[in-house]
Amino acid sequence: MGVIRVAGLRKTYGTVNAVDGMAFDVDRGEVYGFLGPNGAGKTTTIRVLTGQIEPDAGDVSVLGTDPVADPIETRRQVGILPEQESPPSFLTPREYLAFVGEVRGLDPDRVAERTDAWAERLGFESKLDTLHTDLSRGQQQKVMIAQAFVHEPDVVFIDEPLANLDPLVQEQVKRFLVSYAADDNAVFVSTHNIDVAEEICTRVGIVADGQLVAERSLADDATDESLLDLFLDRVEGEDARDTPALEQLQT
Ligand SMILES: Nc1ncnc2c1ncn2[C@@H]1O[C@H](COP(=O)(O)OP(=O)(O)OP(=O)(O)O)[C@@H](O)[C@H]1O
Repeated sequence: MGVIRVAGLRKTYGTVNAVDGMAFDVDRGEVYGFLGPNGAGKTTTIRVLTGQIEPDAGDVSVLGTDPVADPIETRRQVGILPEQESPPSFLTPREYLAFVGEVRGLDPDRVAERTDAWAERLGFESKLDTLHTDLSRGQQQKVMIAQAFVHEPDVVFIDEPLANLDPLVQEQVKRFLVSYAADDNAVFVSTHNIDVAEEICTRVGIVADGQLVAERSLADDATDESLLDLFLDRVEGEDARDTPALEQLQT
């Protein structure tokens, strides 16, 4: 049974159908990629699944909890790395991760251990006691990655995981995400980057106009059709190669 389940999900903002009949399931052991152009409805779907907004219709469940009925329990159970979010400017990474651990009900000594382990893994040990406001964008992104995993959640939602990271750290984070999912967890990644999706995902859902328009398992080489070709076929039609949506996917 899927640890993330979505059926008939709809969400409108005024006259905009941001999510319009979205449906998919994600199992343990998967890095599931949510791939689509700007405005396709990816962030809105994640916000519903993480108990941040209420949908207009649909059934959703995360680790057996309904995020609409019980958003607090959902947020306690999952890890979230929102798009373009920064850690609080007035705290240091050590203070922030201690705070996150406390909110998640973790033992402070355990959080301190994990903080050191994450700082070492991502290379911000020397910045643990520096205010976030004095960190670079990439260093802040590393702290945001650490906060999503500090309570070792079974399901993690990540919007553009590699934003602002240097190539070396990108490789480390990609490898970590793959190994984290393989450890019987589920990693849900929203991205524009088709190469990253192809590299780390076990399965990819292509999103357009608020719907899942195609799904592809990448765990085996069952097909020769590339993800890019699938995207072009399902989302953009035959004249797609010059479209803005394709440019977004390639950036
Ligand atoms: N709070 C809001 N109020 C009004 N419209 C919104 C709001 N949030 C999103 N939308 C609209 O809903 C649609 C889907 O947006 P969403 O952010 O879910 O897309 P996305 O796939 O995450 O895009 P991107 O890749 O650019 O982050 C867009 O047309 C967007 O303008």
